[in-house]
Amino acid sequence: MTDTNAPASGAALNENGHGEHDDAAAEVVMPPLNAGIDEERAYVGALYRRLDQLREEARTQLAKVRSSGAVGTMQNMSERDAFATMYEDRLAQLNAVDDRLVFGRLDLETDESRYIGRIALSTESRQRLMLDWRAPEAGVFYQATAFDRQGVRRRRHLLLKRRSVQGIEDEVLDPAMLEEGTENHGDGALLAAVTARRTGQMGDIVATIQAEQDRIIRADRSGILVVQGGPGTGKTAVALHRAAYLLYTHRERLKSAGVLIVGPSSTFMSYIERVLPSLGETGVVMSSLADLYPGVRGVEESDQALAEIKGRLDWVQIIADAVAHRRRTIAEARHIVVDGVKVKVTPKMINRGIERAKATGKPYNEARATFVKVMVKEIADTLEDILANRSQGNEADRSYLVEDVRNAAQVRVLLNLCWLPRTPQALLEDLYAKPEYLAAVAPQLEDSERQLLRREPGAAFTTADVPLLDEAAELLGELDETAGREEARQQAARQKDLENAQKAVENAGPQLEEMGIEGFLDAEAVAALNAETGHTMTAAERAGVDRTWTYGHVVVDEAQELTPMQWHILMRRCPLKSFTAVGDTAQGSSPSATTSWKQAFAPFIDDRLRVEELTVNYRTPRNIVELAERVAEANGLQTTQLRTVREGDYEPIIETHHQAEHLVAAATAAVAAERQRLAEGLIAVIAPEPLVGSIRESLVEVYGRRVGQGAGSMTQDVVALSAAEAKGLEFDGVVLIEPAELLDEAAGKVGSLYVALTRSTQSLRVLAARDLPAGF
Ligand SMILES: Nc1ncnc2c1ncn2[C@@H]1O[C@H](COP(=O)(O)OP(=O)(O)OP(=O)(O)O)[C@@H](O)[C@H]1O
Repeated sequence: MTDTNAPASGAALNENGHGEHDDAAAEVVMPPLNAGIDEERAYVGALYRRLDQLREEARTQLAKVRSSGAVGTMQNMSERDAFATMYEDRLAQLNAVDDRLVFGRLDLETDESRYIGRIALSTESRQRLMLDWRAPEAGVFYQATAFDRQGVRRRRHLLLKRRSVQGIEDEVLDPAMLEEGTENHGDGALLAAVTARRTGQMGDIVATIQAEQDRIIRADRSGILVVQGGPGTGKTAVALHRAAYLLYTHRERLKSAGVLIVGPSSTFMSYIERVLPSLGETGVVMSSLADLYPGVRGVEESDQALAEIKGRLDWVQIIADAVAHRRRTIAEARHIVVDGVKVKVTPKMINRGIERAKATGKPYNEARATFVKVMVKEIADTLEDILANRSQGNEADRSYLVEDVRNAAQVRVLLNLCWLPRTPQALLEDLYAKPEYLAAVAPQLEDSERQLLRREPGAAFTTADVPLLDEAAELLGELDETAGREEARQQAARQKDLENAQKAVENAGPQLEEMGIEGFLDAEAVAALNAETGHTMTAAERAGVDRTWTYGHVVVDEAQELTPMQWHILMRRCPLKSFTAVGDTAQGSSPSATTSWKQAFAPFIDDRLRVEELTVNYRTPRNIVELAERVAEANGLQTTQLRTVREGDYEPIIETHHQAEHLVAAATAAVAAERQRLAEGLIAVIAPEPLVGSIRESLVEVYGRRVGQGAGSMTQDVVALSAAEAKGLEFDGVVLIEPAELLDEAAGKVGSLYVALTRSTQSLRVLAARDLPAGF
């Protein structure tokens, strides 16, 4: 990369905008109102110098802390670790904001000028160099208009490529300035941003946030805020920028409690994972719905009817009854043998034990410890009486007696019969595998529904099982009060390390291969290396592996898809009920998708719901949006008509009369045609579920490793996916296969087809063998 930054205030800058560090302490002169690009470059150079200096300082501090040695008291060591983590975080933040550090300048009626960037910067002598975009004084950068100037004379966009200023663009709000002729016109920062080629990973929109979006981003933290908006209106972008805003504004509270971001799938999570780091925020927990229960990764529920049944709030009662059902007394007295002596245990004794344990109010497994203690004591008392009678006054050693009772096989069998220790997994497997157990605790379900739930133990848990496991875990508690949670935490942390390492290895793979190095890295080795460095877990990392963690704020994307049970467990993760839920009631594609936000939240809150709407589609050009809306409406779906920011350079192409058996080959040919039409960019084939695999194989034959596979594959050139997988994502070009089939897959609900039709930022090609659905 080259940089054309000129020196600032006489300070020497090298090619990359780096300068001598002591210069950064000097007073920096702010460019005048009529500054041109060279003066702006000089100022931007000074900003980067300051950033470099801060980075150097953080690095030095970190090295100092690390070299202070691993000796000292436990407290010293944990303080040292805490400092090290703090400097690591700071360094990570300063590194993350390097790309396009600054993007705006405001010139105010007060003659003051403010630079707006990713973080706040000041000189050592506290001269303010740049405002954080989230600071209250930066708000007018996004809010001011010609009609409502809010004290702004001019808004200037600085267009950077990495560190280099490529251009400047002015929006003059003060008519007097227009007369002075101080304008720099261009294509418009927004238009440039929305037209840019997609990288397969979502980028931030911090330089071009629009006023209607900004109001939502900066809205109050309390209560549940729903952002309703059609496809491409920036809901995901707004949700993520809001998380960054809240972390900045409520730093203390949210840094320790953390923010949780939940999305529909792991592909989607990798699509959005870079946005917050690019805004300098690393301390959030991101999780797909399948991963919300630590230690289990839910597989997709293949039957949507089953997902709907498992999503009902009835399960709160069913699981509670299922847990209670595992606790039972005996019908009549039993004789058990301890040390060769027969002891009579009555139902009354068992009932007393159960009641005493229940009175502790502890979860099932933890209360069981009390039950066992009470029962062992009662049985030991009885045994003691028998022995005392037999030996006529010679007392047995009480402590030996208690141990003997505790270890007696028949005692264990009896106590387990009455109160069996259970894991959430075992409880749920039992419910699915034992029809009489399910029938006893789930009379709310129809016979046919219970039949559908039937499955053998050992099958993989699905995403729809995740809330049920969570509910069971809440009621059952830990098997072993202390060890269980820590062990699960460590196992989940190891798993996370391994996944991160796997991703790093995958990302590095193609580059290493190009360099002729292959097979050098394996994920296990990288994960082990990470573990050895003894990195202290941040609050966010700890939160991510602890099911019982409660967050300060929760952001939910594609919120229309969540089942009542999924909301139920998310509410538990944020007792303050501070939520941002973004979604579109028209894009629901599962049977449990909501069509009314009020209804979706009614079981959890009274009337504290705020709904904000977004109305401009920034993704899809007008010609494609019109087609999508026509198809949606012709199939009975009410959509709000969206405004678009672009007309579209490519007309949608619709190819009918393909032969069903040739659709795979036709899809591959269509990708070639689209690649030619667009010259560059990411092309997605969105196809009915059964065709995705063979289309992918056929594409691999032609494009090899350039075809993406699964989560994290979006940075490739070509991907093949189902409509469900495409949710929330976007591509430069979309090849849509057999729309009638997509309609059938969703039992006639047009939501999925509508989603698929609105994924493109440039071009759309539709291939069909069957008749096209209405509206095409
Ligand atoms: N203010 C903006 N400036 C630049 N780009 C924007 C802006 N707002 C949104 N975009 C871009 O528009 C595209 C769509 O945004 P996003 O994915 O957040 O929309 P969405 O409402 O979540 O869509 P969907 O519901 O269809 O998944 C993204 O590429 C995003 O970066």
